[in-house]
Amino acid sequence: MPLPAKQTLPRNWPSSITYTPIPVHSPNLSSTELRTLHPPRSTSSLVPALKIPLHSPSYISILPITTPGHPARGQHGLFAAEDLRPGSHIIFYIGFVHGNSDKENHSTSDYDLSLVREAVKLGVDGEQMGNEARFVNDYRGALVQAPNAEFRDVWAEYAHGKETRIERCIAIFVREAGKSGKWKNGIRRGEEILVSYGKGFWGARKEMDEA
Ligand SMILES: C[S@@+](CC[C@H](N)C(=O)[O-])C[C@H]1O[C@@H](n2cnc3c(N)ncnc32)[C@H](O)[C@@H]1O
Repeated sequence: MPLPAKQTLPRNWPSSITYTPIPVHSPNLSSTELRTLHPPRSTSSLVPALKIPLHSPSYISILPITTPGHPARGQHGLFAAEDLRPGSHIIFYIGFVHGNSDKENHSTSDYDLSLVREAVKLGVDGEQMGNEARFVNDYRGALVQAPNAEFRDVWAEYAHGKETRIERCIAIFVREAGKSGKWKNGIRRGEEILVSYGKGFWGARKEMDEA
């Protein structure tokens, strides 16, 4: 998928990875998998979908992790370049959308998220292609007590050539303020955006390390 005209790569984007602002579908997705990805035609106009922008958001940055003791030191992370309000949408997790016939190719990727976890299973892998979201780190061991952001399942709308697609997507949101208001400050400019990958990710990682 070529970059739209005027699209410039985000700062610190690695030259070996393809930047794409919108999802790239595997050519091997079956018709059932494609149906699962999109809302039924009859209801698609009723689905409240968030628009995927074609430009890079200016309120986040990809930065090298230099903090001593940070477990991802030497790698990169995603940081707030402005204050981000509690509960606000940060970015979609964009990548290569794949299904059952491609799953072996993505089983060892550290950038692969589960997009649909029903009878039909789909994943979105940011290892080889994606946007800034592929740089979000997990909060564990990152010198904080808890994540300040979270993954959510959403409907997303974007232009693909002449068609408008509405499909399932994963997006990163700032954590809600909470009843006690503990997270009322949202994410401050300069802070790293940290999610929880979930115990499943780290469990699988441990098994691989021990194998
Ligand atoms: C989705 S990538 C995140 C971006 C990655 N730091 C980079 O620069 O490409 C996931 C990888 O980041 C690293 N990582 C993220 N959070 C971590 C954490 N809390 N502890 C250790 N490694 C982490 C691990 O190597 C993991 O496989």
